[in-house]
Amino acid sequence: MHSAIEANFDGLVGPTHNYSGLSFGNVASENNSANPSNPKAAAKQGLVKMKALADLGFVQGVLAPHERPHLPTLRALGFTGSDQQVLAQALKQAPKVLAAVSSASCMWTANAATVSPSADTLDGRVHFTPANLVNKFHRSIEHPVTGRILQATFPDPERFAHHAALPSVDHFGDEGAANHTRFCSDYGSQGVELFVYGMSAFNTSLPRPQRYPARHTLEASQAVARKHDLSPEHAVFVQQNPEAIDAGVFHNDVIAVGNGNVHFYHEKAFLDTAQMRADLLRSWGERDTPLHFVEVPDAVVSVSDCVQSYLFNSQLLSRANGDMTLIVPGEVQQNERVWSYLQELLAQNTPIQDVQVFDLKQSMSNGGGPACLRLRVALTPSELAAVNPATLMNEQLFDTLNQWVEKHYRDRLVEADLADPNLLQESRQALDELTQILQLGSLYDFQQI
Ligand SMILES: NCCC[C@H](NC(=O)CCC(=O)O)C(=O)O
Repeated sequence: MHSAIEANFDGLVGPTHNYSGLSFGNVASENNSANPSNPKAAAKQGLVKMKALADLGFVQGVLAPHERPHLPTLRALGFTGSDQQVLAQALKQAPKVLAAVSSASCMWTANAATVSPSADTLDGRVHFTPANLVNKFHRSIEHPVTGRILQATFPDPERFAHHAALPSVDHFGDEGAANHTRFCSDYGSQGVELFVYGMSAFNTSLPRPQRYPARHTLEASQAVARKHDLSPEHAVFVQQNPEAIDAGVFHNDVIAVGNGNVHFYHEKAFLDTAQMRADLLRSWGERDTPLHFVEVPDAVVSVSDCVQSYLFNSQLLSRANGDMTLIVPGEVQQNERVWSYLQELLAQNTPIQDVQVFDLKQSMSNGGGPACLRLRVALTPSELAAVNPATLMNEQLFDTLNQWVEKHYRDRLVEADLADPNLLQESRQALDELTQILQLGSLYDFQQI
């Protein structure tokens, strides 16, 4: 009976991947601002991870990138004339706005949406709410197209419920699954959904970060839990430690990861760790399997080591034998303290028994590790059968997408290139072809005309 699985849907890196320093509070984004990027390498690094997980026997899907630069947004901001004129004016008058509408940030699909599996929802459907990502302009323009891509990937309304994003205002700032984790005994049974928020919008007596923004509010998480019709006893709301946000932990998935019956997190991740444990244990209730807390002490791995290495921005995957594998970025191996901690962890008696390292440097340089690049969707066999099959990774799709990247992507981009009308053309042509490869229909604005 326990044959539900957890699929990972990774964002395919788009042709305009670049470093524009757009994310105040995200240390990597700020540090790499104006460095040249390599979109071709970025896309290939992502594909290698997807293929490796598919080869390990996990269900792996692909979510298409968005149309960038996004000309409709530039026109909404008052730039007029031909596409070429719009780009030239934007570069001259508002280069940061041009950079923002050119970002390939939709690759970080942990921020695409919050997903509640059918075992948790009242109507027995899988629920999706695209995140409004309102705290960063370049990300706030993602949700309409994200919603269309999710609908094209999970099309059956009998099984999948698609909600609109929350109101696009700071009070309901929503960063999606990067601040959401689900615990369960097996993927097909009632889970415990943990929502982690950076601050309360309306209760100003709760602490807030002082230096960097809290992107995600309690009120947003509560709204998503209501929309997904989760039972209140299985939804837990926990505040992130404001000091962690101020140290560069802009999403909770930079300092904690959960899967199955394991919560792997840093001592300083939450405002009140004891409360987090108590609330999760109460919600978990009496089950055959215990809930494991694997807490990493600050004295062993500091918050700044977490931010630098992205130890916790890993994928924690359940293997068939019940053990778990941790998928980490190369930066974890390069940090001596973090790497030696991991060796100790593997020797301990926890479900985490294996580590695999991936080179994701192109994405990491913008603050996106393995976990940022994937949206988890737990699916029953009949739900999996209803997923658009053209989006699922296999040998053939891997070859097709590598050839597609090879054909359309540049291997170097700097800010001035974003106004190049050829880049716009190349990107549109690439995406037009991609909608056919992934059988998504006409979902981009440029395809509507
Ligand atoms: N979950 C990881 C998200 C990383 C993303 N970085 C960016 O958008 C950086 C883009 C730039 O600076 O060019 C963010 O901060 O939301």
